[in-house]
Amino acid sequence: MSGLRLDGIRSRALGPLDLTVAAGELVFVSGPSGSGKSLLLRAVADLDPHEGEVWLGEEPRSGIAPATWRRRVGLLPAEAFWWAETVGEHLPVTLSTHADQATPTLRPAILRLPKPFRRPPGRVSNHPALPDPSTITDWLVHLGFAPDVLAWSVTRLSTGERQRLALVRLLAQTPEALLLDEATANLDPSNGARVESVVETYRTTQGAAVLWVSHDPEQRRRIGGRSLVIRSERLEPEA
Ligand SMILES: Nc1ncnc2c1ncn2[C@@H]1O[C@H](COP(=O)(O)OP(=O)(O)OP(=O)(O)O)[C@@H](O)[C@H]1O
Repeated sequence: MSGLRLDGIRSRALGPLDLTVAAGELVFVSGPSGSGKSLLLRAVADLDPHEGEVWLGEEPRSGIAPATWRRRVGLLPAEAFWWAETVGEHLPVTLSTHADQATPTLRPAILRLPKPFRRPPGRVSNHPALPDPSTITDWLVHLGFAPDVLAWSVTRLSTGERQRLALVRLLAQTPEALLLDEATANLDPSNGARVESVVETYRTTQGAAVLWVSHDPEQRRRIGGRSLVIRSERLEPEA
């Protein structure tokens, strides 16, 4: 995996900012409402106009196609967008029902790679292999979902369900770095803890660099890692 390095990032009302997040490192970002936390993540994800460069390991973002960059540097926005009708259409697994089983099951889930998940033949990349579908299954179960969640219409999802499923959808793309915008904002403590443990497992097993916007001082203390705050358009260590 690769670290993330921000070099002179200047966005609307923000910066210039320099920051290095090593591979496998977690850095929290906090700051008052409107201080620019989401702008920072969106600039790193290359979703907003800005100046400066971001490096993933030795690769500058300017040398990587935007869609590829956003797959490798995954943003979990505060409100994720869903484009297909069912949850399952957003994930590279399918629900399988066996004749001898009364209820549908996620095991064994069959890999059904939609276009964004396919790797072009012969492409040279150090992007890690797709996760085993059972990993996606494990994430879903760990985050409190029953096997039939893949058949759910996205219109029925509660805010917290959307947030948890958006995390699974993001991790299914095996990003090398994670940008998390208030990943547990809409969750009760128990589900918040589940999200924390999935993110921490992913970070430590995959060696992913994680930049996590969190308003929750308890969460920042509980998980640990470096903690920065945006003050006067700059990043400073949290006191
Ligand atoms: N497209 C835009 N046009 C104009 N101003 C914008 C735009 N996007 C963000 N801003 C402004 O930039 C500032 C920072 O916004 P940002 O969303 O990054 O805040 P934040 O720190 O994430 O706040 P919160 O904690 O409330 O989510 C805000 O004053 C916001 O109104």
